[in-house]
Amino acid sequence: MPQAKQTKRLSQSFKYAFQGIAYVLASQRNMKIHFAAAVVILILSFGLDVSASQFIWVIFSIFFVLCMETLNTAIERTVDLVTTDYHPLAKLAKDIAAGVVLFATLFAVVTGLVVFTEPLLSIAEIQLPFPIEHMIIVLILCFLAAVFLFSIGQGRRKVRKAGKKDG
Ligand SMILES: Nc1ncnc2c1ncn2[C@@H]1O[C@H](COP(=O)(O)OP(=O)(O)OP(=O)(O)O)[C@@H](O)[C@H]1O
Repeated sequence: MPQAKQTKRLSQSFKYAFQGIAYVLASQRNMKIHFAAAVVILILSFGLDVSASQFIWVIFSIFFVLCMETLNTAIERTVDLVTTDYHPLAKLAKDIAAGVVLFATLFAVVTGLVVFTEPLLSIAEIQLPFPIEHMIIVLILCFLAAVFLFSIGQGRRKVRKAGKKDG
């Protein structure tokens, strides 16, 4: 393939990717929040004593959340292509896609806590009476427990509904 044609194809695919990202940013409130949070976190990283490896994790979590939100929107639009009417499977697909973003966001929050808590507290001359890792373990356990209890609640609701239908 001629070089000029190859370069044009490459620039076209960048253009389409930018169009996709611009659509997500323009249409999704959550993406705007993720963008704003990313800017604040990057500025914060500038002013605080953050090591190179910690910084890589911060960058990773920023892009992880942005990727998942973009993927979530692609799934939402694909579901809309299949049906815009109410359908339990459409609901399930969109809810699960939203769950992916929630997982990614939790990861980013945990990363932020690990990296920024100590430098921020040391500026304020505050010392935690417990290691930050303990707080994070409790936070993740609470999240897992909440998901577990919610899924039990959902299961019970389904059984009750099925019982009503049968009786
Ligand atoms: N076609 C559908 N059938 C059943 N439930 C749906 C459908 N579309 C959306 N929902 C429910 O509404 C929730 C919110 O959907 P949401 O508004 O985020 O999707 P959307 O309207 O397609 O996306 P956007 O935020 O871009 O407007 C979904 O998680 C799902 O529970």
